[in-house]
Amino acid sequence: MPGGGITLVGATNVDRVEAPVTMKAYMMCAFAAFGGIFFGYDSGYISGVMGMEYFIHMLTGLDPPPAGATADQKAYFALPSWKKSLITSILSAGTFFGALIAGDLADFIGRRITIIAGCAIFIIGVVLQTASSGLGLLVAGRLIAGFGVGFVSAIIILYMSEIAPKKVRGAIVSGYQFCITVGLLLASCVDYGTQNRTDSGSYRIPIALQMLWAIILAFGLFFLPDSPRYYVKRGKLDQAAATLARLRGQPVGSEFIQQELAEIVANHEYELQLIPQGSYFNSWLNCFKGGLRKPNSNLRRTILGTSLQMMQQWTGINFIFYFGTTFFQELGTIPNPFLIGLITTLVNVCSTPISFWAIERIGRRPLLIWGACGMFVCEFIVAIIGVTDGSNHKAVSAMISFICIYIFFFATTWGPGAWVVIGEIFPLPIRSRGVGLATASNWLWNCIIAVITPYMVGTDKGNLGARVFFIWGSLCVLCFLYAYFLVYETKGLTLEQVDRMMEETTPRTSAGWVPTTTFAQEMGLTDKGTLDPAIVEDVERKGSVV
Ligand SMILES: OC[C@H]1O[C@](O)(CO)[C@@H](O)[C@@H]1O
Repeated sequence: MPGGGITLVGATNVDRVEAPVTMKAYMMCAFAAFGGIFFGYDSGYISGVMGMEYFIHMLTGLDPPPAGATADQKAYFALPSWKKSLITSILSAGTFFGALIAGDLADFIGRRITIIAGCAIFIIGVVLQTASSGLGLLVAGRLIAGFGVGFVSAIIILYMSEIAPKKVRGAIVSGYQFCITVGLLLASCVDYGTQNRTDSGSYRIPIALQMLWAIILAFGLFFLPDSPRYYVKRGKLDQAAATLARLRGQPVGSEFIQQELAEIVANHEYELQLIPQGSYFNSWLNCFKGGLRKPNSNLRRTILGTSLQMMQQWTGINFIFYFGTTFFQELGTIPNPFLIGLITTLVNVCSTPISFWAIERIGRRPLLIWGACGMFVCEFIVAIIGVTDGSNHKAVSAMISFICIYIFFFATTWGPGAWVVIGEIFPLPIRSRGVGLATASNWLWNCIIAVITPYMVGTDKGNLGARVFFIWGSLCVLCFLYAYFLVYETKGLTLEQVDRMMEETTPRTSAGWVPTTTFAQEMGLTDKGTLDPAIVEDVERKGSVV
């Protein structure tokens, strides 16, 4: 019988009642979002460090220009492009591979322990970077730290999507994006605070501080349960029941817990029937099976997840966060380009929480569709102003205003939306790898954009200047079409119902979909039942409930 050892259950009831979300349960699910700080801080601090005098001197042997130096002398005192590119992109290389293998580990040792392992690897990388006084150790440290960030960034999405109650899952996963934005802000503030130091503390302090985020996350996770879906995958139903009970703040024998668990088990069994796991290699191949014609095939979902994350980067957001300051410096009319950098980062932080509400009330699909529209309109306006009147002070102020509105649209829609959707669209047998692949795609495109945009935009290179916003705007038009034609509405459904919904609808009809039957019913299971009383008793005896 499906679920070995469990007597199934009202999985089954399409209208089963969800456990009420207690504050404690909410906090437990939301805590992991803290890991987003790694992502943001790591992406953010390095550009400031690469402009610091002590750091440039250390890696080039050049002496800082004297007071009153000419513009040429100042420009000469900088890291060569290849070093900048290597230092920046090596982290993404590590994160890319980290995210790819993290999924496997998460199925094997659990979601929680994989994140804790990611924190430990990250700390090793940070220690090496902090101790470095040359390029070799610094690059090695960033590669290792990146590997750890890859683990953390992929598995946190998986973990949060799997433990959160369906009603608040979107809001909780959006909390991860919020923490990314806070990380970016913290990085700017710390860089700002240490930039004028004339000793190695200027770069060592921002680098070493990151250990704090890893320690807090790893420490907190020690006290949290793993994902019940992980235990179901491993066939450990007693532990699945116990963790679900803790997460929902309900007794293990309650109907809430029994029914929710039964739904997870039934769905897992159903998915395994479709595509059995087989050997290790075969189980990886499962992510690409099912062909392109079947709307909910694993291949289609893998393409959807990876391309959604690619599109999130194609919106051009990191052009603003990585190169915004230099872009405004080159326009020449802004007295304090660093301040503009700070303003854009603040708009990002302050706008993202709106998505906590919007993603549950308005839904994922409309948010992505309208967010893309808002972004392309703003980007075309910025491009037009920049091309026609880019040297006029008022025009530049208008450009900055539209860039801030663009960031508002990103932060409330595509920023969190892409993470929420990738956590929801994969069936359990391939979920960890699917989320890992999608996260790796985000990092890959993050890296590609970081490497190529300076060549496209710079005055000595492609010289696109403000015209680059025509490119970002056009890519946002693609994002709009993509969301309209390919993204399903997953709001308010359990992860198991998402599976069913993708089988029965198309993206455009998905919003009105209501579950009428469940996998468990189809598998001939009754719609009323209970957990094996022996399991309930055992779990209660161990005292691991609530
Ligand atoms: O908030 C902006 C940040 O969000 C991300 O797109 C990740 O979701 C990062 O690549 C970017 O720096």
